[in-house]
Amino acid sequence: MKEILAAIQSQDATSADFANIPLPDSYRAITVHKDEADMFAGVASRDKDPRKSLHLDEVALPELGPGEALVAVMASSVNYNSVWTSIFEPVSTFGFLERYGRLSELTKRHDLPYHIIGSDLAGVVLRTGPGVNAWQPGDEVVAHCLSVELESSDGHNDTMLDPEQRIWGFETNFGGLAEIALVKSNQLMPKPDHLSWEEAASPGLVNSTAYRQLVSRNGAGMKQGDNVLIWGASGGLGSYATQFALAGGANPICVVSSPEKAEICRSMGADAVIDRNAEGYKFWKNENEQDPREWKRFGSKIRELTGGEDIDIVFEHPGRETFGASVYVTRKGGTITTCASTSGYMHQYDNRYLWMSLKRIVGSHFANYREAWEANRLIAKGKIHPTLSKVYSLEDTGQAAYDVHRNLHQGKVGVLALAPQEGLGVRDTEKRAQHIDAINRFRNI
Ligand SMILES: C/C=C/C(=O)SCCNC(=O)CCNC(=O)[C@H](O)C(C)(C)COP(=O)(O)OP(=O)(O)OC[C@H]1O[C@@H](n2cnc3c(N)ncnc32)[C@H](O)[C@@H]1OP(=O)(O)O
Ligand SMILES: NC(=O)C1=CN([C@@H]2O[C@H](COP(=O)(O)OP(=O)(O)OC[C@H]3O[C@@H](n4cnc5c(N)ncnc54)[C@H](OP(=O)(O)O)[C@@H]3O)[C@@H](O)[C@H]2O)C=CC1
Repeated sequence: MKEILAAIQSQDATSADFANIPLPDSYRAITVHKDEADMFAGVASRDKDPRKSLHLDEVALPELGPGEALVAVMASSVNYNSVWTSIFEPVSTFGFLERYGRLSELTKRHDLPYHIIGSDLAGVVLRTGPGVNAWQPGDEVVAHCLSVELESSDGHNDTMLDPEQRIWGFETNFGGLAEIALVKSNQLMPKPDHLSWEEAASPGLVNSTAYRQLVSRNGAGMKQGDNVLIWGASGGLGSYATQFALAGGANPICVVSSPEKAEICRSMGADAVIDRNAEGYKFWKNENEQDPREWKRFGSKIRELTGGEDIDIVFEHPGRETFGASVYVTRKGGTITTCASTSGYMHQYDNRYLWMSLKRIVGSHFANYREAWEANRLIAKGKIHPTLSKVYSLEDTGQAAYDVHRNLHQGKVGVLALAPQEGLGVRDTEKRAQHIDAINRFRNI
């Protein structure tokens, strides 16, 4: 591993040099263990502690198959899907690995008693499998997390519709929170050259998801002037949705839960910000019943901020807690686009407000190959920026996931894998200098 790191840091190692470095038999990786899947039985979701379930293990290097690549991971990031894996909710991810393992001889490799998690990476290609021509050992890359087989025509127009669509490092093994990762080569994209390893590793999953959900015609198809209600606007998804709204000439109405988070949204350029804590909204009267008067109070606040206009697009992900309010505050003909249900997946809303006002609910999930590529291109061009706030070592991934689970973080939380320190990997210092304030906006707050 030392030789790999030395070659990456030397910057003059050739593709042939990388191809000649012997690969180790094993490497360090963040895992959950199959025999611990019931460890939190009876514990409330909030109290399930990722620090107890996430392990740093020495794991065997997987065999490299056709169309695949082994990547030396310099940095990764924590996504909420790793929080779900670590608390074994809503289902244990070992069920996904078992199902994938039944697909073919090659996918059997994924069905192991441990799950190497993580759905983002920035690093360097070490080896490519048969049939890979576009990428070479030594290429500096990021990887998106869409894994598809593409054997069915269902996914040929939109790769997210492939019946064997999986999220790498969540529904497959050998993820990015590790020193080495196994990906399909078509997950690879060029690393934005003005960013450090940990900055480049942080947008991938959430940036691509926000792009499809908000901008793409497969999602809400946002246009100039749209009023976009963004829940968790300084969080992982929300910090990118806010940037897309601003860059696309829309009008973000940012919802956050503290004055510090409100300030971050303002510093990104958003004028309309709602602190849901300060306003004290209680959309639910009790466990079964919502309070439409609170939806109305929320809608009145939005009208106050927009000069009387209602919401064209709601960027939804909190789910049960907010969904009724989201449907209510959407204008006639507007769209509620949802990609998650952090607070609970059994939603309740008043359907009269949906059908009588011709609103639409659009389900969205990650991004297809092309959308992921376009989202990464916007990062590379310095039009959208990483929202990295804090960086942990691989050893401290449990704490990093705990922070995200308990909503103690801002933007994105990074993890160093092979990178010995922060700030390495920047290749275009001039472009970086142009965007340095935006790149650092979320740091250390
Ligand atoms: C990029 C980052 C993303 C995120 O962070 S997203 C947040 C994290 N992700 C999650 O929380 C999602 C976790 N996943 C799940 O909870 C489950 O994964 C799903 C609920 C999504 C799916 O449940 P399941 O049981 O795995 O799949 P089924 O499709 O319901 O299949 C079960 C059986 O039911 C059959 N079935 C499916 N649809 C129908 C139908 N319409 N009519 C009759 N049967 C149906 C199937 O075939 C199969 O059957 P057979 O067990 O025999 O194979
Ligand atoms: N389907 C897909 O492709 C994807 C789905 N996801 C899912 O989306 C969800 C959010 O992910 P991500 O943005 O990375 O997570 P983060 O935790 O980084 O951000 C979510 C933000 O939502 C806000 N929030 C949390 N709970 C509530 C609530 N009950 N009511 C209102 N606001 C709330 C918080 O902001 P504040 O406290 O400031 O209001 C929080 O910062 C997760 O469930 C994740 O699994 C994520 C990426 C892709």
